[in-house]
Amino acid sequence: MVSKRKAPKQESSEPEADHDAGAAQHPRKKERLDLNAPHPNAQQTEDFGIVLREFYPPEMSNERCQAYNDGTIERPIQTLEKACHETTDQVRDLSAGQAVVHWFKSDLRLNDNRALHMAYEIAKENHVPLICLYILSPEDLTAHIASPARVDLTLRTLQLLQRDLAELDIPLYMETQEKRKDIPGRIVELLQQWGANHLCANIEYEVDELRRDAKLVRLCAEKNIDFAPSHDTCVIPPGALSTQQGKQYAVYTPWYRSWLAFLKGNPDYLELSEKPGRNPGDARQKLSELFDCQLPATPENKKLTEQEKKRYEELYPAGEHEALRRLEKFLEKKAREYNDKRSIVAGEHTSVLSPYFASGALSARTAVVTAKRSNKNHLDRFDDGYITWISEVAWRDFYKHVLAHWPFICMNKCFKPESTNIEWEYDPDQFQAWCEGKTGFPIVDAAMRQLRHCAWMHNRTRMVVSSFLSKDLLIDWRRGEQYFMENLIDGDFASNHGGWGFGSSTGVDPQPYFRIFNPLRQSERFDPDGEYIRKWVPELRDVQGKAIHEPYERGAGPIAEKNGYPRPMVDHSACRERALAKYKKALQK
Ligand SMILES: Cc1cc2nc3c(=O)[nH]c(=O)nc-3n(C[C@H](O)[C@H](O)[C@H](O)COP(=O)(O)OP(=O)(O)OC[C@H]3O[C@@H](n4cnc5c(N)ncnc54)[C@H](O)[C@@H]3O)c2cc1C
Repeated sequence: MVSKRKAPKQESSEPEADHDAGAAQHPRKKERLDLNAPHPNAQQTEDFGIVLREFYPPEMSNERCQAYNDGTIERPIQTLEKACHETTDQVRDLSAGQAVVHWFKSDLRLNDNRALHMAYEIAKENHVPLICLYILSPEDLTAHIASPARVDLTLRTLQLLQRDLAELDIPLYMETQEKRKDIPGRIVELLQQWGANHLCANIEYEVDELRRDAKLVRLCAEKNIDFAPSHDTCVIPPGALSTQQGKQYAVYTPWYRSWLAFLKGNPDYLELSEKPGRNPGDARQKLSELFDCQLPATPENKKLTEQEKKRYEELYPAGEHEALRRLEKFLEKKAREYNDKRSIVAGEHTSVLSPYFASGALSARTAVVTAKRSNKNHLDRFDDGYITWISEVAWRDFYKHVLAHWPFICMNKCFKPESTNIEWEYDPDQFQAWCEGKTGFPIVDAAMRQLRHCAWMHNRTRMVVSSFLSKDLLIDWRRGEQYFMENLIDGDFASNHGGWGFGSSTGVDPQPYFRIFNPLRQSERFDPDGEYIRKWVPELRDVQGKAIHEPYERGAGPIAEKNGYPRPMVDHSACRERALAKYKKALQK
């Protein structure tokens, strides 16, 4: 639950002026002109489709990012904490009411779900039924560029969740709210309709979501409804770990050491919440109409073709049963070798659990606890494979901590705002070639085609293609970040931004800008036999041996040409020099 004692001291400073529906129309205060002036390149980012002006204001200035760092502007997580703190005493003489409600967001599971567990406990204690709620907002999905594959997985997961809940006589009520700004009001309306005085939900750390929940906390308090959002998605909640100077870590390794130490001292953070039990006997009768609820329709702009739908159903069967099955299988069969093989891109040496973390079918706690158990109960020693895997799951926590502390990264800025001064190229043809996997760099093309086919890509190649776009092509990395969200089934804002920040050297703990991935070396190292390339680039299937890594240079040009495989679109060495010069110029200003 959000601590009611941690409210920030500073005053709110137009929290909505950055990144919220309709914020673009907000009147600007005169004395804040500096902070509110858009970034000088704002028009370019808008023209290149990076800033979605239908939903958000122009790209903010670097000074405004600095104001977040200085604490002059309230962070959205503080806005939520403040709302909780200031409404603590407002909710009085609370009776149990006729039901308790759990609002599902991206936590679509029964097992180890903190808020769901709390809702069930309150309901049980008061002998009233638990009602579960899900609201789909097409506007939210558009604004957050959720991929059709991810929306499809969410809907398939909801269907199974509804079935599992019904077995416990718990209804899952689902509806569509076109406009996301209507969600808090609609939830309160439903709570009143159902006579519920308690609402439980887990926190999502993205900016719009934190501000929405802060509004809901206040709205609930006005109606004498208790709503205390819970921390659930991270093993350790954002804000709980800080450096000796009391600051947020921006480097992973010391953060991870502190993460491990915290868990050693606070083992309760690894306690799994039980899934809810059965609703009281008369719940089915009393709430009969809620049990017949239809799955929300897929929004028009998120529909898959029949072929894609079938493919994703086969690749990623939905729901928590599948997630737990995959987890067990991975830990039993592959985790031991994870350390040695995780970067090999051919075959499947990683867990491919990211779609399940993203939809909330699997909790990070469950993953860590189960891996720890497989590792004979150690978090930090015994078998390298398990330890490395746990440390990868921890990256997910790390990036969410970063997001909560530096919320402007959710607003098309990067951790190092000065990097937005780099003179990026905005070349639509080159960008298109990258998207289609027609760059002439086999490893890049294989990866981009894997993404198109599977809505997923191996971590190593995510690094390769993000580096290629931002450094070889010098295309604004935010367009690539967006393209990933538009296409990944595991699209997760914090991890995606973190990964792009790493590849483009603009984020926390990035690779230094002068370390530029050489696609050829990456290909030779992580796909030594070219198996991955042959799988995803059929034009090169007949190319023998090492020529697969650069067919035109190694004597396989005729085959490549005959099959229509393009020549390399750029010269890597020249691009490298150009990137070094441009990065240096921008970062030394
Ligand atoms: C440019 C770029 C974009 C990315 N975008 C996303 C994204 O949108 N969603 C997403 O979940 N991951 C993203 N990642 C991180 C990582 O690539 C995927 O989590 C991983 O490939 C998923 O495969 P897996 O489940 O088999 O991972 P495993 O290797 O089995 O790891 C287990 C879990 O640990 C977490 N994890 C592993 N590596 C990372 C990492 N580098 N950062 C954060 N979490 C990690 C994931 O939850 C993953 O499922 C991105 C990485 C890069 C470089």
